[in-house]
Amino acid sequence: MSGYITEEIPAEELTRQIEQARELGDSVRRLVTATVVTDVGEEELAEARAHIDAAAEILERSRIDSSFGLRFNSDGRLRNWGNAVEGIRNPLAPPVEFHAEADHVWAEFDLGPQYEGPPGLVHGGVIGLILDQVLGNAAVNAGSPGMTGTLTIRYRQGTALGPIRVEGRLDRTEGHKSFASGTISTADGLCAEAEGIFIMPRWARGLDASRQLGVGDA
Ligand SMILES: CCCCC/C=C\C/C=C\C/C=C\C/C=C\CCCC(=O)SCCNC(=O)CCNC(=O)[C@H](O)C(C)(C)COP(=O)(O)OP(=O)(O)OC[C@H]1O[C@@H](n2cnc3c(N)ncnc32)[C@H](O)[C@@H]1OP(=O)(O)O
Repeated sequence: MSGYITEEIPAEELTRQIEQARELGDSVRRLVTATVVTDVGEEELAEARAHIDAAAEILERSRIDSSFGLRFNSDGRLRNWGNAVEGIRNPLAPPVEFHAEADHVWAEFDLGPQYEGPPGLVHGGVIGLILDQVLGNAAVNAGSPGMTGTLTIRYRQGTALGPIRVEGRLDRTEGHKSFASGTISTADGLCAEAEGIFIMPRWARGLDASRQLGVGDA
């Protein structure tokens, strides 16, 4: 399967690259938020656009031919910088930094105005995006990773934009299937809960995926 790439980068260089990737992602995330909420006039909008287009031209001078993929270093560090939830270099990602405990994974982070659905509330699809990742990571953390086969979400109340907490755990496994569940909550309490079935695809069976995937890597 393409997109799973083993790539040797010396530890020190990798640390530097991680820092740069995060800085670039953070700058563009700031820009994305500013783009949604800016209230400047026409002239400033034109000025900003010229700078943004100039920056895009610099970045486009050299690019990889595909998406970023999942890159493994021989020191065990994993890079998923393009991931829509965790990718530090992906400005669409908050990015969520997951913490792995013995029996669950969790994260706390902010969702800004770019994730709005109903006014003031997080878009339901974004809730699904995040729950998919947290449940999938719970399965990875428990050593039973898989592709999402089924994801069921109950939206209990609107999720206010701002700080949220997500949690996920693996409940059980059955053959190639991992059953996981999780929640999203805010200061208002439980907002959404999900159950998911994650399936080790045929092409990956026999590979030691659990040793190659990690929760909380760069
Ligand atoms: C270096 C190697 C690494 C390998 C890693 C491999 C996988 C891990 C991948 C990612 C994990 C990483 C991070 C996790 C974090 C986030 C999670 C987000 C993940 C995603 O964002 S992922 C994108 C959305 N996702 C898809 O794009 C899936 C498209 N789809 C398929 O790729 C296939 O459709 C697949 C693989 C689902 C099944 O295909 P298949 O051929 O492998 O499975 P098969 O037919 O053998 O069924 C085996 C048993 O699962 C049952 N079953 C089948 N399909 C089911 C379903 N949909 N729901 C419930 N149960 C189902 C059967 O009924 C049977 O059950 P039983 O054993 O009891 O008979």
